[in-house]
Amino acid sequence: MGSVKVTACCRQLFLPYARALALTTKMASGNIICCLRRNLSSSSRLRSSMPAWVIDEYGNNGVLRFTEEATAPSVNSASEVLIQVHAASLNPLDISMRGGYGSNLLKLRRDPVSLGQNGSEFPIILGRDVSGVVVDCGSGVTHFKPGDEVWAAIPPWKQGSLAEMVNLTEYEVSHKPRSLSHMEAVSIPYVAATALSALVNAGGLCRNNCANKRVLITGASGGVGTFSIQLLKAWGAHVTVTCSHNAEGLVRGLGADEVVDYTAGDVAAELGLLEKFDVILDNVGGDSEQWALGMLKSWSGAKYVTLVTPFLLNIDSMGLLEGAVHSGLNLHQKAITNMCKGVFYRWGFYAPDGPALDEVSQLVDAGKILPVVEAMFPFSQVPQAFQKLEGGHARGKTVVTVAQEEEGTRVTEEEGEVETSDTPEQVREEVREAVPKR
Ligand SMILES: NC(=O)C1=CN([C@@H]2O[C@H](COP(=O)(O)OP(=O)(O)OC[C@H]3O[C@@H](n4cnc5c(N)ncnc54)[C@H](OP(=O)(O)O)[C@@H]3O)[C@@H](O)[C@H]2O)C=CC1
Repeated sequence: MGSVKVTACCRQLFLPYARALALTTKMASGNIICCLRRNLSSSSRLRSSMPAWVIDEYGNNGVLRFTEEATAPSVNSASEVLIQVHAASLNPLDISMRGGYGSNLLKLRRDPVSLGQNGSEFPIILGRDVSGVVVDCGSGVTHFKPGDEVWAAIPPWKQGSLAEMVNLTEYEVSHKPRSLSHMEAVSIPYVAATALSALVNAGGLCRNNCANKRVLITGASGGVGTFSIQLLKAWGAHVTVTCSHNAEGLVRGLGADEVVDYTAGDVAAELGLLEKFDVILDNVGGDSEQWALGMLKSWSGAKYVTLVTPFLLNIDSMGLLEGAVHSGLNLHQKAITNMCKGVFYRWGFYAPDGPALDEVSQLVDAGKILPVVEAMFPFSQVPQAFQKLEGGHARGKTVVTVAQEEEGTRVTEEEGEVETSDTPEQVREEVREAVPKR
């Protein structure tokens, strides 16, 4: 599938979301800074500073600060790959990390070289997804070379992609799907790494054992959900999802077999009418944990995997040791209780995995997984992108253009307006059509 086809297909599939795109990209126009549109020359590669959005303390959107003087990363070990960021995307984790979530544990895992004089983790660069181009490699790097187009999910203890450059190890990086632009590709790595970790490592699923499996995904209209539906359908599973009524078209378009609108009534009662499930991926947590476990097939190895865990919150509030012990006991107790009922209870976590992204890249290029981009922002409007994400009700991903213009996609600096290879009038017509008629 060529990139034009993907773009056209996405536009058709996600036309209803063009309205959100139009609204968000009009926000707070042209107020600050420049957009990064420059080719990286060998001299800039050696610069010690770079443009980036940083935080110097934890808090709300007000702590986001643009600087031209962020410390530029460089290759410091044999396995490292230096990437020029073309596009970044945001995840709920970015909102949480901006507020200090996970800081106790993440600080311990940060590279000591990146810590400040008094051991401070600031300034921190957020952004967990990158799509870009390799500009330098360590002597031991075998799979990548300067000029390669790559994508990656960035571990939360590393400096993120809301910057001109990012430094990762070879094992965290993968070649970007050829059929996608950077803006499209960047919507996938972090949610893919999370979904793969949850479904494969915790859920026991893989491409060879899904044919007769029934899987339930809660919160299916967001980043992790929209990716998971497509992955599971590519692997041959039967997929049931929960989402709001206005996301039904999206999730069905991605392949969901059965859709339950959680806003329409008693979601547990509705799901209880269906055949039981082999695996549940819970993207919602809270109440859903109470009823979801009862939806699993008993004594058949069925697994409930939740992505909403108290692990980092416990460490934040209780400290490292007590928080870890408390979390371990909590998980153990739930696992034992549910094992007695014949089902497995698991916590799912994001895990960095470049090779796993290689498989995703193949599925994307085979046309089996589409990027789901709800909103695009220029680099000058990172705070607005955070604002959009914080508003909730995600329908796929919010992405940020960091560097060069994309073929067929252009973000104008002055108005924060997104254009595509269509004429502006064609784009406006699509948006007009997508706005519900009163
Ligand atoms: N443990 C880990 O390592 C990771 C954990 N996560 C967590 O997983 C969760 C999902 O992540 P992500 O997909 O990126 O989040 P998003 O914000 O992209 O999506 C959440 C989706 O859930 C929908 N939703 C909200 N409430 C309900 C409900 N009661 N029933 C069904 N759908 C609902 C929202 O739409 P609407 O409100 O309109 O219905 C939205 O579409 C988040 O809590 C995130 O923090 C994510 C990645 C890694």
